[in-house]
Amino acid sequence: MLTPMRLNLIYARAANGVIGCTRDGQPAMPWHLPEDLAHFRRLTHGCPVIMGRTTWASLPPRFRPLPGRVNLVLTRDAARARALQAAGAVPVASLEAALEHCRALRGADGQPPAEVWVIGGAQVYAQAEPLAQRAVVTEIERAFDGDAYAPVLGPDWHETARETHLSAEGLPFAFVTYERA
Ligand SMILES: Nc1nc(N)c2c(n1)CN(C(=O)COc1ccccc1N1CCC(C(=O)O)CC1)C2
Repeated sequence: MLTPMRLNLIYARAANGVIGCTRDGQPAMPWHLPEDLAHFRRLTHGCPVIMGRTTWASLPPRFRPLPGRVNLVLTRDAARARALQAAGAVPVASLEAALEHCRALRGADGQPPAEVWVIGGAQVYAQAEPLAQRAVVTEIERAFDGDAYAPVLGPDWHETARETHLSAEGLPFAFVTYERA
C-alpha cells in the first residue's frame, strides 16, 4: 500500500506576520535565529523542497542547492530553467508540475517521498496553502519590519503541536504545527 505524499508548508513568521525583508536589494530574513535553521534542515533533509525563484536566489550560495534534498524551483522562463538546471535545481513550470515530479521520485526504498515541503516565498505559500495538509510554523514572538508576509491559515486549520523556546540571543519563539484533515 503506497503511503500518500503529504504536502507541507514550512516557514518562520514574526508576530506581525512578516516572513522576509529586502536587504541590499536581496530577499533576506529579518532575524538571526540559528535554532530555526537547524529545525528547518532537520525537517526537510531527505525530502523534496519546492520554492520560488527569489527564495532560490536568497539561499546563501553554499546552500544552493540545499544539500540532501531535491530542489524544485518554480519558473516559466526557459533561459532561467536552463540556468537552474546547471546550478543543480529541478526547474518546474507550476506547483502542479512540481507535485507530479515529486510523485515520480523514488527513494532508496523504492517509494515516492512521504513528505514534500514548500519552503517559500510568500506567493508560493499562498498558492500551496489550499493544497497542503500541514504547516510547520516557527512563530517568533516579536514584530519585525519586512515586505513579505505569511499565508493566512483559514479556520479549517488547527494547531496540533507547540514547543516554546527562547533563542540563545533572547528571542522568544515557538515551533508550531498546524494540520487540516
Ligand atoms: N522555518 C523555516 N522555514 C523556511 N522555509 C526557511 C527557514 N526556516 C530558513 N530558510 C532560509 O531560506 C534561510 O536559510 C538560511 C539563511 C541564512 C543562512 C543559512 C540559511 N540556511 C541554513 C540551513 C540550510 C539547510 O537547510 O541546509 C538552508 C539555508 C527557509
